[in-house]
Amino acid sequence: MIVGKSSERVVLFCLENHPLREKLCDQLGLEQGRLEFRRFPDGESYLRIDTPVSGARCIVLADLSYPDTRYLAHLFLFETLRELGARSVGLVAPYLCYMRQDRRFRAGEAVTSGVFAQSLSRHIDWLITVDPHLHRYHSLGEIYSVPTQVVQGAPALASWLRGQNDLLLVGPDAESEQWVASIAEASSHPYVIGAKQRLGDRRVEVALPDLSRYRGRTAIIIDDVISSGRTVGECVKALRLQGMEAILCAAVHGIFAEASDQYLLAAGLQSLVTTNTIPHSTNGIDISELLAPPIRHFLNQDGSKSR
Ligand SMILES: O=P(O)(O)OC[C@H]1O[C@H](OP(=O)(O)OP(=O)(O)O)[C@H](O)[C@@H]1O
Repeated sequence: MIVGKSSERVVLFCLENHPLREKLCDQLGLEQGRLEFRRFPDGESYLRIDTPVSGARCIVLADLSYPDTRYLAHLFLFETLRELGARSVGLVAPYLCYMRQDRRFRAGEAVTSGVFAQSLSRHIDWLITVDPHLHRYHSLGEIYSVPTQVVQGAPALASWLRGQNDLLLVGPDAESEQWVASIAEASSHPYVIGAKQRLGDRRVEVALPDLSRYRGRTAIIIDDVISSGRTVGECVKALRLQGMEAILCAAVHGIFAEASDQYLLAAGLQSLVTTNTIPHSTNGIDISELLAPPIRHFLNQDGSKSR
């Protein structure tokens, strides 16, 4: 075993198949936990843990996209591991949900990011995630009360882009500039940043600067998350208006709500690649090697918090 003391078992559990499960177990020498998970006809969860966990450190690898259908089942998993004697329960949530409603934009709104973080913090010992949507928060520590580590997806995107020729990186909005710039620098491609206005859940407007000097290049839109696909879709429209013909997109988290990947391909996007934070057919960039060091960090800390 690569992590922890040799006598300690470290067991990784996953409620559903996840492309990172085997990779993380192989890279870190973790034991794969067995469990039975299904839904009763009324949608309630049935869960049975089939691997002894008494005294073991447990890691849960969770896909938390569409959280309203998945979160409760994960709470049952965290608490059952604990009841069965797990020494600690850490969470690897490559995509961290409920990060976008980070303030009360209109009087009376629920600040769901804070409520969700408080709830999750009560059930886990530590949290690792990839590029959480930190816009108005500066760090996860503002809302999470357990130790957290954030992995940047940018190096994985940059190495995927390195070696490709005549690209122009396109960030949809000012918030994307910091990391689009770092990917551009690491992969030696030029970049531009658009100005985005969000008008509703499925309504955004994106304006791009003059691109005439980049004509002939392949534009690649870079974003942290694709949900309704409207942000990327509006970028595609703005690029086409300026005569850009080859248009691709690379994103860290592909949620693709309401089959928006199909909408984007129909809108003129030629290809779409995402990292494997959320299982999807577009997963073409593996981030397991970026997740392994922070997992090792928590396991080597010998830091099971007694709750
Ligand atoms: O696929 P979509 O439905 O368009 O959603 C994805 C977009 O939404 C997010 O930003 P958002 O507009 O929420 O900006 P924010 O940082 O102000 O929350 C995110 O950074 C993407 O650009």
